[in-house]
Amino acid sequence: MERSRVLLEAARIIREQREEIATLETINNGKSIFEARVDIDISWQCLEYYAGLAGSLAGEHIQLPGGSFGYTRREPLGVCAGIGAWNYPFQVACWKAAPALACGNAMVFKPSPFTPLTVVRLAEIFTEAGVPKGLFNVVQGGAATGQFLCHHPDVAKISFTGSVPTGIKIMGMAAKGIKPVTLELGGKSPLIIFSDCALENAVNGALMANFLTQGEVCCNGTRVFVERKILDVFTKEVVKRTQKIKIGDPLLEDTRMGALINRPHLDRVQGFIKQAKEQGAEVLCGGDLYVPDDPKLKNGYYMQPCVLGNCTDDMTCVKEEIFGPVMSILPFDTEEEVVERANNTKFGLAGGVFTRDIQKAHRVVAALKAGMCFINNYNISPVELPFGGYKASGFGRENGRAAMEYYSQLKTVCVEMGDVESVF
Ligand SMILES: NC(=O)C1=CN([C@@H]2O[C@H](COP(=O)(O)OP(=O)(O)OC[C@H]3O[C@@H](n4cnc5c(N)ncnc54)[C@H](O)[C@@H]3O)[C@@H](O)[C@H]2O)C=CC1
Ligand SMILES: C[N+](C)(C)CCCC(=O)O
Repeated sequence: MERSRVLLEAARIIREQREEIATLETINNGKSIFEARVDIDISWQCLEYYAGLAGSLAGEHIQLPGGSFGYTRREPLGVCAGIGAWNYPFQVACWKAAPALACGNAMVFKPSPFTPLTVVRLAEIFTEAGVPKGLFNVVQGGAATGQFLCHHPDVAKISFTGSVPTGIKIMGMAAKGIKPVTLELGGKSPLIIFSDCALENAVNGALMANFLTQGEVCCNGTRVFVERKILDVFTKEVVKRTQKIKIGDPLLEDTRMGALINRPHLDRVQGFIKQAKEQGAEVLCGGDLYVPDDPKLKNGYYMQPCVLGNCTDDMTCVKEEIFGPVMSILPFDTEEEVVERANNTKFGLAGGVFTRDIQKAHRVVAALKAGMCFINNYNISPVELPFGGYKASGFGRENGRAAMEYYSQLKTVCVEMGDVESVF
């Protein structure tokens, strides 16, 4: 309950400073202030949720013959290292810190060097809220600092959010020290739109699935499978809505898409679009750089959100994670076919389905090989629900009760109430 009170106080301070932290996050990452506010709300909700769970940590009591019994204790792991990506800097830190601290661990968190700012604010807030000195620490740096943390003998667990290639390295380093890892890696998630969907919701869902945070979202539903019967009407509507997305200064109230993280990443995303065209995809809208009128923004890393038509499953834009505002539309004819194609990927982070047929909805998500599935919505993040991947998208879960498992270990105590019956 003491941990709970401290986490609740930290959540209260975050709520109180919402506007200031959201502004800092916008400067940190380039996402719109409108979205940054949502991120900050999800962050304090996460702290409140684990504050609620902190007091519920408990083991089991198990009866054994002759009055003997056993019990289990849920104990902390020790010092946990958190390594974050740059797309949701404050939120990722909260998703890791809240369950770690609720379970009684310490945490050393390393943000991405591209977004060093807001997690420092989080550390200050924790201190202000009463987290003991040294319990939550931030170290800045890149790959070398991350490696140092992973190899450090005093680090008991590593929770990593980032790319698959780095995830492989993290797991290798953890293996050397037999340390448990949580890996939240990339994705190329399917979003399946059946012709019996509520069209406006499906269009909104496709935009939510592709264009939050300039498309730099791991669980994005970037392979949008559309039943052929509604392909034209759906595509027309999606393109119309995509063209209306207000791009520009992320600190302006009405902006809905800010700047990508940096120049090399922008170039990489542009490279995917160029390659898509060469492979026969059709740019239905966007894809070009965007130069705002405001002269002070003319060197910003802006681009127009892009919808690709005429896509096939073998194209690079359909197979690889782009991590930018690029949606690929793929027609399909039958449920069986679309499930097979949806699962035909090395990733397994998320998936979504839009249909009014409830049996079909549940049948399809049951068949999807992905950790986080949505029915008739996409990319919302209630902290009560566990989040994490299948296959190359990683393992372990963040959020929900499940995360408590990943920040604690179970001790079993066996208690003898009789005499020792020795075999010797
Ligand atoms: N599943 C999920 O929850 C999420 C996954 N991602 C994935 O992250 C990627 C984009 O993020 P990036 O920051 O570019 O990923 P990244 O893998 O390059 O870096 C992630 C973090 O790892 C650190 N790092 C890099 N090399 C390291 C090493 N050898 N040892 C230890 N630490 C190291 C970086 O400094 C950074 O803090 C995308 O692939 C995306 O899908 C991003 C956000 C959420
Ligand atoms: C908040 N949400 C669901 C849009 C994305 C969370 C996962 C990530 O860090 O990319």
